[in-house]
Amino acid sequence: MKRARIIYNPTSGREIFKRKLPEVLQKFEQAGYETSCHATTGAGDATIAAREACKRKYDIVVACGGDGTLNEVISGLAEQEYRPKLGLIPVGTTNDFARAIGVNTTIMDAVEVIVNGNTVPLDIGYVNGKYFVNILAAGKITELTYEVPSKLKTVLGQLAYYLKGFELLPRVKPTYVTIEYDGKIFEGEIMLFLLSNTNSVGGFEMIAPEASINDGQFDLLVLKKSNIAEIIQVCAQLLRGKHVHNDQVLYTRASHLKISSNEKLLLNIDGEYGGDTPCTVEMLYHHLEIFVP
Ligand SMILES: Nc1ncnc2c1ncn2[C@@H]1O[C@H](COP(=O)(O)OP(=O)(O)OP(=O)(O)O)[C@@H](O)[C@H]1O
Repeated sequence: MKRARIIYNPTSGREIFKRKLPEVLQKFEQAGYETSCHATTGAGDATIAAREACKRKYDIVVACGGDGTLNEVISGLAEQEYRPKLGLIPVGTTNDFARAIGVNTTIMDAVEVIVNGNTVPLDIGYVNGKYFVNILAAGKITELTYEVPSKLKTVLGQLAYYLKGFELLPRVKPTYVTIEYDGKIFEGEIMLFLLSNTNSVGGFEMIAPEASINDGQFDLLVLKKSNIAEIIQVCAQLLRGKHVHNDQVLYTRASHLKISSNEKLLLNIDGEYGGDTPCTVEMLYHHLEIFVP
């Protein structure tokens, strides 16, 4: 019998998963999976649980939570020689990655995708000893996301990020960076850089319109030094993917990068703080296998 391990964060999003758990288990059992669960207890626990699931040779590991939980799970899988297939049940606040692969659905629809059994390869990023599946970003604008308190996120969801962003925008200052990417170089003052493995970032689906989870490349987006009016113009263009033609924006693709800055920038790895610049980024091509519709 096939075996599935569900790793879920009981505090994710609006805390709705626990009530659905019996139904989820039943669905997996009906599909022929002997299924067990692990409820995470705090930061890093999903990584330990995923590593353990590799050692215990589960056929599939299901990450159930937001982008933070997914990141912890892939971090646990990534370094193991035997890596179970990865399923995703999105119950977080933003669920960017789930949206990118088309499983930003109800819990039961996400389970349906997994039991249907269709998988594709998944590239992941490796930066300064950490893994990412969706984005690596830095720049004073991205640092705003750390200021959204968890309580506010639970009550307001995604809206909390935007409200906080607008409140803090006038404080954002540019930073001088050097970005080496696949033998080329960019130097200059920037508001943010963003390396994306998917086309879904912060709830926007057109930020990196050409990104794909298994093409062996990240989409690199740099917002050069800009005033508030220019930032607002780029944001407006973001909704339609038109920002990639804006002179304030560098948009290209790369798989190996080195980024340094004249002052320390906080790295945002899949939506959470993950160390500081400088950083070296590598692409791990087709490293995992993920269930998709
Ligand atoms: N039992 C727990 N109590 C508190 N925090 C936890 C617990 N288990 C895991 N965590 C932490 O919560 C972090 C965020 O969780 P997660 O990403 O699942 O949900 P979210 O914050 O609601 O969604 P999103 O990341 O999409 O905004 C995880 O990275 C993890 O470190």
